[in-house]
Amino acid sequence: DSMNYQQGLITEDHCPLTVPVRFQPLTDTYLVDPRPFARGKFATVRRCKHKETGVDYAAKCIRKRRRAADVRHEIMHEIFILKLSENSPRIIRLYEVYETSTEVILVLEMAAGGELQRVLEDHEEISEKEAARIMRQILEGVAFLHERNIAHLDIKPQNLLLTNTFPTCDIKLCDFGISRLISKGIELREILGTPDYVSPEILHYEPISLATDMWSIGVLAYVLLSGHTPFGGETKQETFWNVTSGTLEFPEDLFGGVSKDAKDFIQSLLIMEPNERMTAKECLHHSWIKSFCDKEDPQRDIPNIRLSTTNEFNAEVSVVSVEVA
Ligand SMILES: Cc1cnc(Nc2ccc(CC#N)cc2)nc1Nc1cc(C2CC2)[nH]n1
Repeated sequence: DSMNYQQGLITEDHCPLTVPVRFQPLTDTYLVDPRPFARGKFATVRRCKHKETGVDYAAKCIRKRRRAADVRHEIMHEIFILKLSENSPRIIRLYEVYETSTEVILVLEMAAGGELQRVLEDHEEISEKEAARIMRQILEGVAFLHERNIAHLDIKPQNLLLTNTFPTCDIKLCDFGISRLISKGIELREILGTPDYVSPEILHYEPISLATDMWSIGVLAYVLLSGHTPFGGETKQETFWNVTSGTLEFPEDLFGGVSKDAKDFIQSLLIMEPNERMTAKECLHHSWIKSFCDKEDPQRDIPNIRLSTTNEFNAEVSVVSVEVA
């Protein structure tokens, strides 16, 4: 197990298994939709409804064997990360775990609004206020993980789920399949992640750190505000070339109407040297995040309510009793 720990995987030794694994069929407790609504390389995700409560969940069915290798310890790692993150409202909740001879099934919180990726495809770009609100929620989730030395390593719009229809929704981070525990001095070097969002140190085969996530967040902010990826190329190889070239541009046709604050936020993250990038905590104090989000302060946001004197206020308020059927 120490080997796994070296690779940044959490094992039973480091996180007592407080998630009971059930061996009875999932269908005893849930009505499972036969058609998956999302597929990954090694997992399918099916909607399932609890027979007693009627609540919908997302059942992530992960195959235990990949190319004849037993990857159960990697699946247990994802379970431990989800368990460690159960107190963050910004991270998808894990409720139950089932196991069959071929699969481990994670019963996860259902985020009915689907992937942020869909919103970007449907809306092109979104307003700076919405982008900052989304970014703040993502940063709260990432700060929660980074406080625990957990790097997600696959932050991208496909792994950011909306709780209901955009824009009146909250956002949650999911998929800890390639996340790693970053422990001091352990140099993790693996090719991970998705081309457009992968950081230069990954491509230069240098140590992976929490700052690797901050690069992806910089790419995400660029995409939210322009509808385009900063390093996208015709081929995977070209994208990698652009990422390591260190050239970041804000084309006038894409960023003409974008605030200087927003561009500064992005430029403080898309820095080649990992240690020079803002941390998640620093991002939450950046003026671009603060400027939009302070205005959400209820006292300041509703100018048209006159602050009346008490008796005048009471005169205006009449209690309406509602018969609840
Ligand atoms: C409506 C919906 C539509 N599309 C996806 N896609 C998707 C994206 C990434 C991953 C990768 C993972 N994990 C799985 C599915 N998830 C949805 N709701 C979920 C999905 C979930 C849990 C995460 C599965 N809860 N609610």
